[in-house]
Amino acid sequence: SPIVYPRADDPFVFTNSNGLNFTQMNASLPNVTIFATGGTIAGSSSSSTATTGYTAGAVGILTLIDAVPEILNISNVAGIQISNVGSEDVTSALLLKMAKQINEYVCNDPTMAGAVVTHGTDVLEETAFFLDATVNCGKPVIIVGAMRPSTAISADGPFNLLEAVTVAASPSARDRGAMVVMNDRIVSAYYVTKTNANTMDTFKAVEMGNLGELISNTPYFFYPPI
Ligand SMILES: NC(=O)C[C@H](N)C(=O)O
Repeated sequence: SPIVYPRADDPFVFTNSNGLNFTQMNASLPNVTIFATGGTIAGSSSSSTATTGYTAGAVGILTLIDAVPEILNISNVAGIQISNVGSEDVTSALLLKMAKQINEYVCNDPTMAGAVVTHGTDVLEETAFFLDATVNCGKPVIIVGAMRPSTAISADGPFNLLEAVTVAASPSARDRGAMVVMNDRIVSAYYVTKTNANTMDTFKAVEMGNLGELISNTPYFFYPPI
């Protein structure tokens, strides 16, 4: 069964048939599950200007979700904490766990629209490629990270997470395989690569281009699904 972190002060309002807890269940919104693995998006530093030397994977899934209440206007979200590590510590066992749980809790659940995986960026493209190959349904699987830790000024994680959930909940994102959503760009997991170790504008499909982009948190795809 999934590891679902309970919150002591604010009880979940809905538990689905797989045991996933939701902080809201608005029947007119789609449902998305966020699988948190760690990385800089969950990173923490004692300095608000530090974008290196911080601790990756320090903040839990509920803190990430709580930082972006706008998510709940887009989707009902459940959170599963797969791990909380820097992506250099993502193992084959963790990859298999992600793929199995996405197949079980998202693909096999007709009430679930899509999946978001929060991940460190160093091996994000490898995990995205793996999930593209091993998740067996047309529902969007969105891999997202951040280049600045959650404690930094202008941390990119919260907006990236909002955009990732928005794409995961979007019918126009179906049947496109896994995708990386960061910095307003929607990039195919098959072609994406990290092009810069430090800047926020780093995930690109250099030869193939982006599948789409987000403007004011609305996804626009350049091409129909193949
Ligand atoms: N930006 C990041 O997430 C880098 C971090 N070292 C990681 O891959 O977990």
